[in-house]
Amino acid sequence: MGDRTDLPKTAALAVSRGTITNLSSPKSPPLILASASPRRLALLEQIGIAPTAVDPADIDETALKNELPRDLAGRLARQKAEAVSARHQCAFLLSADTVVAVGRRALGKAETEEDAGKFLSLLSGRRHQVHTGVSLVTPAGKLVSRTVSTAVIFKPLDDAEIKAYIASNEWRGKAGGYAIQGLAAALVRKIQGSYSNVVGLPLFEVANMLKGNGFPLWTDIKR
Ligand SMILES: Cc1cn([C@H]2C[C@H](O)[C@@H](COP(=O)(O)OP(=O)(O)OP(=O)(O)O)O2)c(=O)[nH]c1=O
Repeated sequence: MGDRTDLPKTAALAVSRGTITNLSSPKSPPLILASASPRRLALLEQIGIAPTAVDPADIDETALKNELPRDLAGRLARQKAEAVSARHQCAFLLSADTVVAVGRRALGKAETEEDAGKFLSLLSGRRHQVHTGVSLVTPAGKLVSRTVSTAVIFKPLDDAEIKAYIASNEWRGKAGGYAIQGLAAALVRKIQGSYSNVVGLPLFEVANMLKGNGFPLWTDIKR
């Protein structure tokens, strides 16, 4: 947290207070964001949605034996939704989980310089997948989930590039040890699929899930 891959100051302040006003429309129903990720809050803000409250889930994110990375992202998003929805009634609730995968291997979040170095060496010059599971609970208690995958191709990285990126600290707490929304954009040769999905929330799909379940978007405001 606290690096320049985080979000605008207004939203960051809002998270620390725990409760923010819904800016999407005066008539919008309550929406809880079950995530501690400032990036997710900023992404929702980008499409005109400011959650009524931010209430992160605290769950064990360990993969099950033989669980594929894509399945892991879906399961964790669902578990986050289930854990937090028990505390909120009559509201929409959104949760997500982002997993970076090289083949069948999920890389997890980089917490140390050693993690970051290992992950970047693995990603160097290859194509990997970023899976984000998203779950939505409606005010009636219905749970809707989907998982979106984006392919990301890194340029081959030399030792100096890896060292310089580690010094930036932007990898801290990020799945796979990088943040595409920051300096790492200069290392990404190509992506196939949703960009926002890599940052932490596939906006097109999230908008469709919300709209399809009765949450009004900016496109629904009568002019
Ligand atoms: C690959 C990538 C990940 N990330 C971030 C998004 C997520 O915050 C994080 C993946 O961890 P998650 O477990 O998905 O999310 P989180 O722990 O930050 O928040 P919460 O569980 O409360 O929802 O990595 C980026 O910001 N940029 C990137 O390019």
